[in-house]
Amino acid sequence: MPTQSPLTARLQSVQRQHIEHIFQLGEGLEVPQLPAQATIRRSWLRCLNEYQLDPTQPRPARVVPQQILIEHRESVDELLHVARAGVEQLYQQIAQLGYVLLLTDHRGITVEFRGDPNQDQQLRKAGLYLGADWDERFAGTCAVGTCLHDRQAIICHRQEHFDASHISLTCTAAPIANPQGNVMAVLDISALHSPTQHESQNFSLSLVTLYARMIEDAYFLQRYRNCLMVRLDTSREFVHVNGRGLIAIEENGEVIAANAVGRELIAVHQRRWPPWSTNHAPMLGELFECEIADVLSINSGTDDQLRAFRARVDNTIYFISLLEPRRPRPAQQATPPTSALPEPLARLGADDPAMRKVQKLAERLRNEASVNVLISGETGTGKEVVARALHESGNRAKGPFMAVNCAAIPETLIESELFGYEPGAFTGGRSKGMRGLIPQAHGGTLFLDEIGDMPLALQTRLLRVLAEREVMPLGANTPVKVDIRVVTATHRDIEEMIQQGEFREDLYYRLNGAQLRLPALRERADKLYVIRRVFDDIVDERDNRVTERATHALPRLRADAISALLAYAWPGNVRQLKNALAFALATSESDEITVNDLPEQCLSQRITRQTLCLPDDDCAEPDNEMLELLKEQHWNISAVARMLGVSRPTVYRQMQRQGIMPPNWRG
Ligand SMILES: Nc1ncnc2c1ncn2[C@@H]1O[C@H](COP(=O)(O)OP(=O)(O)OP(=O)(O)O)[C@@H](O)[C@H]1O
Repeated sequence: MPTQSPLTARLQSVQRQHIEHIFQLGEGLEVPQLPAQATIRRSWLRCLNEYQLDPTQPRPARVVPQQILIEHRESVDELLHVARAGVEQLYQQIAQLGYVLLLTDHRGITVEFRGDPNQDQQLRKAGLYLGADWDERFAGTCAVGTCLHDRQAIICHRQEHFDASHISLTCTAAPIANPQGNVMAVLDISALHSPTQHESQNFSLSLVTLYARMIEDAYFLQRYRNCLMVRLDTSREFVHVNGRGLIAIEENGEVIAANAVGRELIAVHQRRWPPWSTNHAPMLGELFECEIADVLSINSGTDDQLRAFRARVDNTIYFISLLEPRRPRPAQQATPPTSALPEPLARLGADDPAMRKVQKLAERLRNEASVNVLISGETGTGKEVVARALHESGNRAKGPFMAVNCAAIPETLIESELFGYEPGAFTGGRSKGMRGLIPQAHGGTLFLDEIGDMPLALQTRLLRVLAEREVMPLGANTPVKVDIRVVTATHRDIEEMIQQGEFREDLYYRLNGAQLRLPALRERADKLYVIRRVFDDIVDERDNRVTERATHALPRLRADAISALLAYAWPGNVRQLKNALAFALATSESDEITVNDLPEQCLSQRITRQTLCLPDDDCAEPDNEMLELLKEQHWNISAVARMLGVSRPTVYRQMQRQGIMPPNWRG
């Protein structure tokens, strides 16, 4: 007979006692070990009597299938979109303490989840997972389910859970109500293990309640963004930063809606003055001793943009600030906010600090052709796009923009491609010779992409071109004068390459007259703008290809799709995003792109670069995956690059590193 470990034996004995306590409560017996919280006791009785759950039959966690999960997510897509920043911030605070975060819809299905990927198995088993069902009717007494039932924040600590398989968990949840006061979601933080004392979770309760309120208010602000709104607090200092009451009003002062604090204030008034019925929409002037004109002039008529008014019901002084309605944006949704930048630069981003820095510096450099610009950033972040914008916004815009990808040209050809050659300069060359790419850039911009891949010998020649502003084609006797602006790009650490003797230090300093560092897409604060921009670009490109434009309804990205796109980490940056959107547009059966149209990888949980090895990364294990993919795609490098969401040169580089040769290679 297999022997039990002492730990399993101990757990089973605790579970047996727990089940006994539930029956004791059911029979009306009072034993000291029963939970003190009345909410928990009531829930246990509901589980026994109403839901007929059998405490002797612990149930494994239920995770709903992907399709059902998508439907649940869709039903709360606006909330998911608004809640994202709050979820992220809260998780940052609790992750180190071993907690995970769940956001469920009003049916208890987990629609958003953050947890340590290293604990994936354990978390899934415990039901702390995306798609897990925490409805009290199924899971028994638990923080989410009981919070949904009682519509109030709750700690469900260890043996307060009904199901014996949950008794090592500690969970704390708070409801998120819609503007009508109905619970639409629950925010929960949970841990697999915790100290035994109930009080250890009091801080969790405060934190989760605070974030639930912030998400609720963010949702309220989003919902009524086109309305006038007053923000109120009893503290003058706090009203602008954290005014707790929010009341949306008409221009005449009629109340349209209010957040929890505002609703409570209105409810108190209604209790005091019974003639007020709930059918009667109160006026702001009935709640406070104020003229609506005084409220409407707060922003123009006061120095600190707030005014104090007395609440009629109890004479409390409230400080009130006024939020003007956000004007609906004109048709061009993707246009960035006011900016004095030239159009090509303004289009690069909307409101991201790192991108703003790039835009401002590019603005200053656009006509300074003598300053060589180096653009750095991960693969697919838009280095070529930025180089082109720099060119198009400057006084060379009418001249050529020659883009050369140093990684894509075979080493033996780089020299002749760049510098050109005279007739008969070498065997295999064209009989008339060839004008090199550098001379072709005369009067315009030469963009050298992947400069880190330039062979050392050619680096010396390039250095000479930069110094003397002339090139010597192969086989020629006289140099050709060139007037070029040089912009280079790299995703490699050139300083590291210098240390390794792979890149000339003097060339680096010459190329790096100014550096534009592009942020990764996952770090950008204007991700939504980039999504819309890229989407619009693809639609425009498609419509330019199709002649009868009028037959197309304008495609639209639905909120659930945007939500998923915002949540994904985009290791391949804007290029990968573009591929995902192009895929969705090409395969969608309607003009509304939903989350179902996106490539499956974008629906997976948020991934981090640490957990994902790009083919470009050194962490890539030498395996057959790349080879298999290449074979599957009949050695079509562009197709493989598209599938991986990386550039073609990246695929070439990776092939080189792994020693993969295409079958038709003749080198
Ligand atoms: N701001 C942007 N707006 C619209 N599309 C963009 C933007 N930035 C990048 N893209 C698109 O993303 C793709 C990748 O951009 P680009 O080639 O400039 O990236 P990169 O950083 O040079 O990539 P690599 O390092 O692989 O050379 C292109 O299809 C480009 O059109």
